[in-house]
Amino acid sequence: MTRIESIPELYSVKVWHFKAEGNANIILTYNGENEKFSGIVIRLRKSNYDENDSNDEDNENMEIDSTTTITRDSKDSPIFSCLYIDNVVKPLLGESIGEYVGETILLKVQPKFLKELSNSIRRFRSVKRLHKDIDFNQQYAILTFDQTQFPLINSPTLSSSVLLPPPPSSPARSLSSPARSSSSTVPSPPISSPTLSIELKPKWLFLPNSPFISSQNSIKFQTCRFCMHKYYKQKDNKIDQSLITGYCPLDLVSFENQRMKKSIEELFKSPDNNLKIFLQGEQVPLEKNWQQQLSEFFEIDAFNSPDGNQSQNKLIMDSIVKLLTETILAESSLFNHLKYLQRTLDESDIEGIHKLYLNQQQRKSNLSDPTIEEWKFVVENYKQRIRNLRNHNHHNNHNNNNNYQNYHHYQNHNNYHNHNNNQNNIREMIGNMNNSQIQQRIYEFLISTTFKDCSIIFTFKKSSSSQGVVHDDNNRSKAAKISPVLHKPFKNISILIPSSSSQSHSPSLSQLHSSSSSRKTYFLKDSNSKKEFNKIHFNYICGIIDLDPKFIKKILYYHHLDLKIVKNYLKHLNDNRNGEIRKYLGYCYENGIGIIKDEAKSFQWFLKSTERGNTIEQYNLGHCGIGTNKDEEKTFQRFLS
Ligand SMILES: O=P(O)(O)O[C@@H]1[C@@H](OP(=O)(O)O)[C@H](OP(=O)(O)O)[C@H](O)[C@H](OP(=O)(O)O)[C@H]1OP(=O)(O)O
Ligand SMILES: Nc1ncnc2c1ncn2[C@@H]1O[C@H](COP(=O)(O)OP(=O)(O)OP(=O)(O)O)[C@@H](O)[C@H]1O
Repeated sequence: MTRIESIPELYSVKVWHFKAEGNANIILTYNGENEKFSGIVIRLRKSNYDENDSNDEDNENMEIDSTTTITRDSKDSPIFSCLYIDNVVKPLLGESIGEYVGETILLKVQPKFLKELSNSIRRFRSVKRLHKDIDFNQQYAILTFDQTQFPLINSPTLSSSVLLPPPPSSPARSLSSPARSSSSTVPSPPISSPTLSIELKPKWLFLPNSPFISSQNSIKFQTCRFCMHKYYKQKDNKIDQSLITGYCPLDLVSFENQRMKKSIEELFKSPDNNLKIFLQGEQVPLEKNWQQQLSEFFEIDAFNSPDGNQSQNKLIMDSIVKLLTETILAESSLFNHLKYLQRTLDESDIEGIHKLYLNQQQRKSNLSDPTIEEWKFVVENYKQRIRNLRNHNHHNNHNNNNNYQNYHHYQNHNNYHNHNNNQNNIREMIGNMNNSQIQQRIYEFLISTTFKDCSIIFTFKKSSSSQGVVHDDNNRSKAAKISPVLHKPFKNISILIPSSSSQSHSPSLSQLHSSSSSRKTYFLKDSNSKKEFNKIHFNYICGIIDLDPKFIKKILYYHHLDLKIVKNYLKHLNDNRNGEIRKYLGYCYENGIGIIKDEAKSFQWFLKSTERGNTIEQYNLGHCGIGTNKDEEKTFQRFLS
């Protein structure tokens, strides 16, 4: 439950320091002297949102829950965001992943304070974001933990930290102060060791398979939304073709080492808004030689060679890629869960949602953004549908009628999907759905949009030993929950990093040594080169941010954007006259997408596609498209061999 508070100490612009911003919110970090606020950020809603919304209710110091009356106009507000997170997002994430979402307090704010803040941070903001200012009419801002700072062992909950006076000997929750001692056997991070945070906005983690997707847009079955969108962004912003990122979200969640590595490397080459790194909570601009700032973190010394920087940069880059790959593997349940939610909440695709939306308009049905109570109902219906689907799959029962009776608001899943993709069937299917079934689909889609836009922050700190690290068969550190008394449990991970010293001299086995508290030097037994490796142990925490609700008013925009993205991508394929369009045609013939299945023609197109091509295209297709589905890949390989 989120509390609403007035905290006079926080109404001074001097205590706030600009941290970062997105399209809808600005984030400032507490920089004042009161230790009980250290490690806290304030999240301020930007303008363009219901400017006239005003609610003069005096609800200071009250508890809000889902029964609190929220006027319709105030749904796009911090107060509604908090309720949405508590009642929609967390129940869907489940208990263990829900812990990654920060606790919040609503701080009552006045326009004067917000205007002063706006002036004080203006010079730190990126020019491309300046067209939107803080919304001075918002009555609340959100206080939450800074996910780029490492919590101390037994650190208090947000409310007890902010609302209660600090205990007499309580240390600050700051990076330079000693950690609170713990009764746990787990080693705490060394006090002076730096903190590295990596923020990922992975975007869409799945390929759709909705029956509503029309044949002319069937490229969507094959190429992920992100990979098509980047070409549309390029067109819009006139970005040089070479800046188009090779990052593909499907690679990131493939959990195949090489694909993950490639996608992370690509993210670092052109991070756009999908990657940020922070050192000691300060964002590191990913400009030339940014790696140098991380040499201390990875304990990689400078080289005594003419290309010292370059070799060091490469080693640091390799280390960060390794650290991130291992952490994502350790957190595969988080990524798989996000992917599952995105996909199952968006089974209709925006093409279907748009049709359902138009249907509601035709029926003159009152389609409005749900209240919190209505959102809770949507979540329950979704969960029931998934449970039914699982039972259905479990019993392998193909009798649709058995499922039918369990569904409050839908056609059952199979019925929904087995229809041929033609307009008549789709019209009939929609015609058979009642308003609440249709609205359920639309609302689920909106929830999926929240999960497609959220970000994940990993914050790492070196640990003093490998105690508490669990190794699995692959010698990978397993996430281990440390102590139930920790407000924010941290986990452990270790990586082997080629030692910088091994570049300058030939190691011998006798040189095995322990060179610092957090690393040990190893020689890999199976290594031909007898390369020297440092094993560095890290503690890390994981946070999920930006889980705001999305609104009905955006559906037309989403549909419009989707059409533009696909059209632009198909045009791009055509214009480039590379192998990809031919491969795509081969894929269409092979699978009967938009055309009658024809294996001979499919073969011809696949063959033609190998005549010429361009690397980026081949990369995208190989990873995001045909290569994504193992069966399809096999077929494709058969054709080529
Ligand atoms: O629609 P998309 O996929 O472009 O996502 C938008 C994001 O663009 P991106 O593609 O990540 O650069 C966009 O991010 P940027 O402003 O581009 O950094 C926002 O996150 C936007 O959400 P909201 O309007 O702030 O609630 C996002 O809009 P929603 O789709 O989440 O409503
Ligand atoms: N709790 C937090 N701790 C640390 N940094 C944060 C936190 N919340 C947000 N940030 C930083 O501020 C940035 C913007 O925040 P947020 O994603 O909430 O804004 P937004 O406007 O909703 O984003 P978007 O444009 O994706 O919709 C984040 O990308 C992150 O770098």
